[in-house]
Amino acid sequence: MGLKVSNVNKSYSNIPIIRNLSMDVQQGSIFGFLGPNGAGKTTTMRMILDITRPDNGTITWNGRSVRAVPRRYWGYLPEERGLYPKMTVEDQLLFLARMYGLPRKQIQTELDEWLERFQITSYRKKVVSTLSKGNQQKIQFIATILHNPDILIMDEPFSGLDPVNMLMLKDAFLEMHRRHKTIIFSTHQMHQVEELCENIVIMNKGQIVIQGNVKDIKRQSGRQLVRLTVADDTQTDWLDAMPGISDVHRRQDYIELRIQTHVNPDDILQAALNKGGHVTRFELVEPSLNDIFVAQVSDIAMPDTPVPVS
Ligand SMILES: Nc1ncnc2c1ncn2[C@@H]1O[C@H](COP(=O)(O)OP(=O)(O)OP(=O)(O)O)[C@@H](O)[C@H]1O
Repeated sequence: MGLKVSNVNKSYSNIPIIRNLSMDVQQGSIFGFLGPNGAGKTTTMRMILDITRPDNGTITWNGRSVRAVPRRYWGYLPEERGLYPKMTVEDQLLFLARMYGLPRKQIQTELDEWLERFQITSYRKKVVSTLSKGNQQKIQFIATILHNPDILIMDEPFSGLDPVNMLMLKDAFLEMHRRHKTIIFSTHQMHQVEELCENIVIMNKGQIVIQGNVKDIKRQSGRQLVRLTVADDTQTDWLDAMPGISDVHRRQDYIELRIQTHVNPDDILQAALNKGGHVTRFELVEPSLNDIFVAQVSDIAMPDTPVPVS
C-alpha cells in the first residue's frame, strides 16, 4: 500500500524530461527525493499530484489512480512558495484550510497548536509579507498540513532555514510521521535525508540512478573507508601497494584508505599486525549519502560496481 509510480515518461517540446521512472513509496514512510538541479524532481512531484500529466505510465495511491484521489488527501509545499503577501497569517491559514470544507473550530485548534509549536503565535495578526523568510516558510508548512492530508509532498522544505528552524521543521516531520502521514520531500540537504528517511531515490537527468533503503545503499556502494592508527614507528608503505586498496591518505591522527567490496577488512587488519605494528585504532567508515550522491551525479566512476537500480 502506498504510492506507486510505474514506467512514467514526460517530455516538453519533444525533449524527454522524465524517462521510464518507476518507484514505490510505502504508506506512512518519510521518503527522500534527491537529485541535482534540473534532474526532474519537481516535475515528478507535480505528476504525482496530478498537476502535470505524464505522457504515459501510471501513478497510483493505494491502488487508485492519483487522478481519482480527492484533493484533501494531498498536502503540497511547492518550490515557489504560494502565500498571499497582504493577508494576515491567521486569515491566510484559515482561508486555505477552509477551502477543503473543514469547520473553522477544528482548524482553529490545530492552527493554535502549530503556531505555538513553531513559536510564531505572536505573528498571527501580522501581514505575511512582514515576516522573515524562515517564518514565512513555517507558515507555508502549516498551510500544507492544516487540512490533515494523508500524503505530504514537499519541494525543498528545508531551503533557507537556519539551524534552529531546521530542527523545528524536522520535529514537525517526525510528528507527522507519528500521525502515519506519508511524506515525500526533495532536498539538497543530505544530512536531513540521512536523519529522516528510510528510503530514497536519487535522480539524474530524468532517470533514477539509485533507489532503495539508505542503509543498504551505503553498504552496497563499494565506497567503504578504513581508518587505521598505528604506533609511530610502524611501517605503512605496504598499504600503497596492497591490491583492492586505493586513496591512501595519511592524516594527522590516522591513515584513511578506501577498500573495494571484494576486500575483506579483516585482511587489512591482519596485514598490519603481521608487519609487527601496534594498531591502536581500526575503524570501518560508511560513506556519507553526500559522497554517494556526488559520485553518482557527477559521473565519477565508482571504485566498484555502482548500486543497481532495484
Ligand atoms: N513546463 C515546462 N516546460 C519546459 N521545460 C520544463 C518545464 N518544467 C520543467 N522543465 C524542464 O524539466 C527539467 C527538470 O526540471 P525540474 O524543475 O523538474 O527539476 P528539479 O529536479 O526539480 O530541479 P531543481 O533542483 O533545480 O528544483 C528542467 O530542465 C526544466 O527546465
